[in-house]
Amino acid sequence: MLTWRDALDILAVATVFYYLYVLIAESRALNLVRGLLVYLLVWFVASRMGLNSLAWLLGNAATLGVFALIVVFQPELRGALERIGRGRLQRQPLADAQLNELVRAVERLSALRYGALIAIERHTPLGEFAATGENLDARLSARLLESVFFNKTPLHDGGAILRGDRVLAAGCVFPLSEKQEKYLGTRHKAAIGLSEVSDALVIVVSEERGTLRLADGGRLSPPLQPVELRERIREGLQIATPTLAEARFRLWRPKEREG
Ligand SMILES: Nc1ncnc2c1ncn2[C@@H]1O[C@H](COP(=O)(O)OP(=O)(O)OP(=O)(O)O)[C@@H](O)[C@H]1O
Repeated sequence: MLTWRDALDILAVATVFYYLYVLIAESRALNLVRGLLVYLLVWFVASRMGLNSLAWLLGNAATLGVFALIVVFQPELRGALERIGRGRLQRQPLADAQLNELVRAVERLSALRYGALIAIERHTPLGEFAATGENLDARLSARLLESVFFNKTPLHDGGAILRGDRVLAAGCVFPLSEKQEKYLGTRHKAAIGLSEVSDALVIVVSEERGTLRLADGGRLSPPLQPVELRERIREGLQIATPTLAEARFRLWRPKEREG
């Protein structure tokens, strides 16, 4: 018979699993867990089919692997444990109106020759990179992004991270790509670098040339016009194209949107 102790036990185990999920989902470790599940599946199938050598190899590698993982992911484990108790951040997907705000901001930054680096999170959580900067968690707006990258503010150095319709953090350090691209400095290398280790779309505004480029999957686009940039992001995030009526409505009321 189910006693109150059993119920408490089940609840406690469920809570532990929930926080374990939060801990994993907030970092890049999610991809690793998927890989581990495939590993365990192959191991299980190999043992069941009597493939003794393969099962022996995988079994022994797993013992070593557990220790290696703890060492390699030690900073992430620490960061994730610190986040326990704060709960998950609420996020709404980036809608067309916010995409316009984003493009308007980078257009102005490029005209003013202010360098900028903006990562748009997709499936790979960017929490660990956000932790290297200043936590903002503010509603995305053109003026906020322009303020962040205005070159007299302490936050303009480094990259900003967008999660859904919010600016999660600014002043973040992104990993630098090892690629030897001619004429590209560290801002562009950081954009490529982050897109190599995650599926984020990373916008770079060049301070020197005022160009707009987008890094995706480890590749940097050629300089783009704001309209092209908007379309690429819209495709990348699968944002529905506004209907003609919606687009006209926006064109008629630009002042109101700025407020
Ligand atoms: N690892 C990094 N993560 C985030 N931002 C970085 C990183 N490295 C450099 N940056 C940003 O790039 C700036 C330096 O840009 P730098 O001029 O070297 O690059 P660039 O690619 O030539 O860009 P630009 O065309 O804007 O001059 C730094 O001040 C900083 O804001």
